[in-house]
Amino acid sequence: MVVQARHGFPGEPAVRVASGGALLGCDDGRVSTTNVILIIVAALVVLAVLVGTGILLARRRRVSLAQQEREDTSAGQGGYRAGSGISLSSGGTTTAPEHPVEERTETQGQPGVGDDAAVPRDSQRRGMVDVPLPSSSEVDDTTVGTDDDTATTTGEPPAAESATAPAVPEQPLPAESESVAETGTSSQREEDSESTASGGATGTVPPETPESPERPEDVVEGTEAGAEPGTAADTEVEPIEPSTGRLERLRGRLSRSRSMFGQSVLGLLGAGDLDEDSWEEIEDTLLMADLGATTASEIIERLRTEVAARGVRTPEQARALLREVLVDALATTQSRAVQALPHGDPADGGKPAVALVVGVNGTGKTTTTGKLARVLVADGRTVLLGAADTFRAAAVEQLGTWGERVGAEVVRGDEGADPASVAFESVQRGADSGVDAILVDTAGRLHTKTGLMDELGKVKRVVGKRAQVDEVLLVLDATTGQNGLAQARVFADVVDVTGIVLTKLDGTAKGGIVFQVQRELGVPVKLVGLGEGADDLAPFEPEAFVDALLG
Ligand SMILES: Nc1nc2c(ncn2[C@@H]2O[C@H](COP(=O)(O)OP(=O)(O)OP(=O)(O)O)[C@@H](O)[C@H]2O)c(=O)[nH]1
Repeated sequence: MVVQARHGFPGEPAVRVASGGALLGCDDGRVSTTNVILIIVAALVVLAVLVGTGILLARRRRVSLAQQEREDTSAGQGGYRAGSGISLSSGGTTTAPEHPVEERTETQGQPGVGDDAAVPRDSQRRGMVDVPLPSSSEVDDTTVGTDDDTATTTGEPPAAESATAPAVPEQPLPAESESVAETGTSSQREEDSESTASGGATGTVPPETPESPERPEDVVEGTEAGAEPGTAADTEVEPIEPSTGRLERLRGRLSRSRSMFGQSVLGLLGAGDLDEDSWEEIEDTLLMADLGATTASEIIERLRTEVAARGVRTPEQARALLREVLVDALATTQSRAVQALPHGDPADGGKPAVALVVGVNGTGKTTTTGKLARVLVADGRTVLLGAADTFRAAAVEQLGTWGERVGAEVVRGDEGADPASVAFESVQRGADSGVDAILVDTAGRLHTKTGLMDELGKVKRVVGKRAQVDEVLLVLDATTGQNGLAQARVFADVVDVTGIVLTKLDGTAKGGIVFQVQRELGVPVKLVGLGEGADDLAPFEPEAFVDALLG
């Protein structure tokens, strides 16, 4: 049936309404325009209700955070804060941590990124050329170098027999292998220097040092027979900031990493609706900060679960949760104390602590060795520095300057001398003079060069003949990101790294590497370098670190 509304209002057109028989609106069987409008309005209201219900249902699967102004909750926020000083301990009988192999993405000890993806098959293994080691009843000379497959091929005599021999083995190497050994050494070294991102080019002399002495008086010729140990007793030792509390002034050094975490991640997390896109964006930000895929996805997973479970609603709650999750991700059961305290009283027969400082070129090994010496001296300890970086003469001078500044004796060898020999002599000298700690700085070496890594393994083995190596600190440059992880894997395999020093965190937004290194290697980050200043070395404390990241 068709109903016609002919006259709603004067001049209005008639409206035809299809109906099942009932008349709408008017008694005369016509529908007025007013009624039509009312019907349309009613339909719109119903539609709006339906849309609203749909949106509510969709939101049930999201977490909504009210956007509020974040309060500036503490005066100290925004910088790295560490309440305590750098903690030190005796070595004891610690063993290198087990590598959590099952968590590693790569288990062959080789890097897996970029040009460093593998050691070329045709890369030459560098032969070792030893200088004679000082004879010592505690050293089993026949084993020095003989467990090194390359050393045996050089035909070098046992160290005991060669104590008075010239630095280069008398028995000539076959022409081919000799040239291989030589060119292999220099080309590897040159390549190392060139291919390291932040290498020696960044500077070789500690800042605040007017000039490096030509030859510091307190430097000892470690490999020269009859050399007298130098003393720095008459050198004026400059004041050293005590490690306790000095970290307060390092606040703000992590500003670049903070902008990544504090602004990007927290900004997203506290901004309101967290849909799939938001979570993806947070994960991308974590990846950009170098947390690594596995760690980043684990953190996202936990955040999602906890956000829902705890009913996180405000940015403050979101911040607290993020802090907790990040701190947990940095947790380790291992001690972060630097094992640089002596075993007993050295003046009463105790033995000095021995620490090796290793890493690729330019990461900050010499600087870290010097900074650590300052921490020890400030703690009232006596220190001897071993300049086993016999490749870079400037490094020896640099360490000599550090030693001079803290009144520490420095043992050095001639340029090109066997670093293992210098390291051994350092330990010998330190034990004889009864110092508390011996810090041995080694030459920078690319982890991809097997010959150089063999050499480092030998340094540790040779030192181990004379004393227990309490600490092997791997210095990683935080600005190198993922490559630092590749380095860490190889170094950990070769010398059983016991602690990580992450330097140059002041110049990068990629502080997330710290999460990965610990997770993949099971080696704790013990110290962080936050600047070029002599006292810009801080203990790594997860809570303070995360607080600084979150701002
Ligand atoms: N900004 C900043 N610079 C640092 C830090 N640690 C070291 N450096 C600088 O990094 C540069 C290289 O430091 P070195 O200590 O010479 O590095 P190295 O590892 O001993 O170098 P090689 O002996 O050539 O392998 C120097 O200019 C240092 O001042 C740090 O924590 N922050």
